[in-house]
Amino acid sequence: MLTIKGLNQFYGGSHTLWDIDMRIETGSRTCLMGRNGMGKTTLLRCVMGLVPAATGEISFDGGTDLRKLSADQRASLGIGFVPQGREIFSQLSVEENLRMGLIAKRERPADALDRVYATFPILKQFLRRRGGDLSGGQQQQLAIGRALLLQPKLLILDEPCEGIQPNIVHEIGDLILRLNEETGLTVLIVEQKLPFARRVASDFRILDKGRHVAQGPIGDLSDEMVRHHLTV
Ligand SMILES: Nc1ncnc2c1ncn2[C@@H]1O[C@H](COP(=O)(O)OP(=O)(O)OP(=O)(O)O)[C@@H](O)[C@H]1O
Repeated sequence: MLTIKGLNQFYGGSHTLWDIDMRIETGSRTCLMGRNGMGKTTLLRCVMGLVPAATGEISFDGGTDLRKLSADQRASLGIGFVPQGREIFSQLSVEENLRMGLIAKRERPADALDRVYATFPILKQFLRRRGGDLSGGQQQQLAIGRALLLQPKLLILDEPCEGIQPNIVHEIGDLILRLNEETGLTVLIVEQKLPFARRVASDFRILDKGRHVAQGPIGDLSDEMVRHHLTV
């Protein structure tokens, strides 16, 4: 689904990602792991075209070279992105926030919106409420709903469980499992919580100091890897 080869990224003179080679398999639920500051968000932002990569290739869904495309074109191609911190518009209503996700969509908005309301009934209930007045969990559902509007083939989520109550974290996990099972959606998720990763992910990838150091099926994530690369 997604193949990254030889990717390097710099913030000014600071070399952040080093020679990243990584494949995300179609239909997988892959958890990108690593301690704080290891480059997980930066890698996702390179994939989305939100920060430039200095070198390397990023190919999507049978070979389209993403690096030639703008961030909007990457989204239209079938990559949904739920950024860290959710980035919803706090002054806009739930409905307006969702409609922002529909710009450039050819399908009738009502159809796309109805699908999202079926997945997240709470959003339909709170259509007129301002985004900023929603709870953290509701905002996260809004951010995921907005990303799902374009019916992506790949959904990328950056720490969706940060600052959210445990019952909603569980619901988000259930949602990822359900979407993956029912629609075959490929999911790439940055998540630091090990129990969540073990429950929801099928595969893991680990970044350590900007390098891709370990990968495999989630069942192969050993205590030694956790101790070496993940525990603080
Ligand atoms: N806009 C930026 N300008 C300069 N340096 C940055 C910028 N964003 C991130 N960095 C630095 O790049 C490195 C990787 O950060 P990144 O946010 O990608 O890591 P992360 O693994 O996602 O961490 P976290 O779990 O804390 O979000 C860190 O050293 C960080 O301080």
